[in-house]
Amino acid sequence: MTTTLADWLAAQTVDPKLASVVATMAAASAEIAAVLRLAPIEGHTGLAGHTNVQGEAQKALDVISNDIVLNHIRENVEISILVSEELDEAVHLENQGDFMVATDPLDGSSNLDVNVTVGTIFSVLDARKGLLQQGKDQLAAGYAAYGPATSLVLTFGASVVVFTLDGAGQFVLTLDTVAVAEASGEYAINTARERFWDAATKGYVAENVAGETGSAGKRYNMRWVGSMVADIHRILMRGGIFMYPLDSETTGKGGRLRLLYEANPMAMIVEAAGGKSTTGREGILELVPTGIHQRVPVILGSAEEVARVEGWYAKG
Ligand SMILES: O=P(O)(O)OC[C@H]1O[C@](O)(COP(=O)(O)O)[C@@H](O)[C@@H]1O
Ligand SMILES: [Mg+2]
Ligand SMILES: [Mg+2]
Repeated sequence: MTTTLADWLAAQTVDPKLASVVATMAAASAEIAAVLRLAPIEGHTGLAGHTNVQGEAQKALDVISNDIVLNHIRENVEISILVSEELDEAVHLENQGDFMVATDPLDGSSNLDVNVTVGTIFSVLDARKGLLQQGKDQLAAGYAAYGPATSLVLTFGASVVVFTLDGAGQFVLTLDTVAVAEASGEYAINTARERFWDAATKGYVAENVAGETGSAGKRYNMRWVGSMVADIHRILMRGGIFMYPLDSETTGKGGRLRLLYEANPMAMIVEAAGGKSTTGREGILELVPTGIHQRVPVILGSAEEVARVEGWYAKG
């Protein structure tokens, strides 16, 4: 018997209003998946012609995905605030609802032109507590990965589940307990940035490269998709570690990835699945945000690997 997202949400012991916010983000993701599938035929490719608040060139599909999310959110009276990578300011909706959504509507958009997996990431918070909340206060988090199949990964904090989009546009439960492997021999980092790395990152990666001939004592493999969603999905399915640490080039900005709609939701998901997350020096979910587009260092995945990186940071 198949379990649809609607069936599953109805069976959860969570506030039905919160469940409806998650259902709204799932519906937006299904629509984005449909647009992405036909984008090269419909001509939705290339740049939108403007930059977002972070100075990044927006792709046409970044803007389209953001509009799809905004339209769905406007339809749900439970949501009163939207924070998006693609919007300079938080949007305060006319709705009086108790929930806020923070989203990266299209993650990994530089991969669009080469037909490689991209995604939508979202975090759900209590709107009454303000815009700048710690990740540990998230009420739910999820992402959609638009790959060979469209996967929807969700957590309310206790466990992580995976749905797959079927031909009729419905999400069907395909994995009801995700557990991040405690140990792994796979790591993900952009090694082209090596000359900017700090001593901890250099030390950890050098051990991995040395494999069974070095102090790690086992062989490692490296994978870097360049879409955080795709890299994290691989780690949820078969273990590993994802790193976008602070380096000498990103220090002034605080890091590369954004706290509210990339680091926090992914950290909540990875931790709910038994993994760990850190900046190297503190837990991501403990950080107190200072701005809605704040950037932070991100290290998360299999507990043993994250602990090894923390060990390197503790040395200096
Ligand atoms: O281009 P780099 O430095 O490898 O960075 C890749 C990272 O940047 C991102 O693409 C940032 O996300 P956006 O595409 O939403 O801006 C992540 O998905 C990915 O992990
Ligand atoms: Mg992103
Ligand atoms: Mg994005």
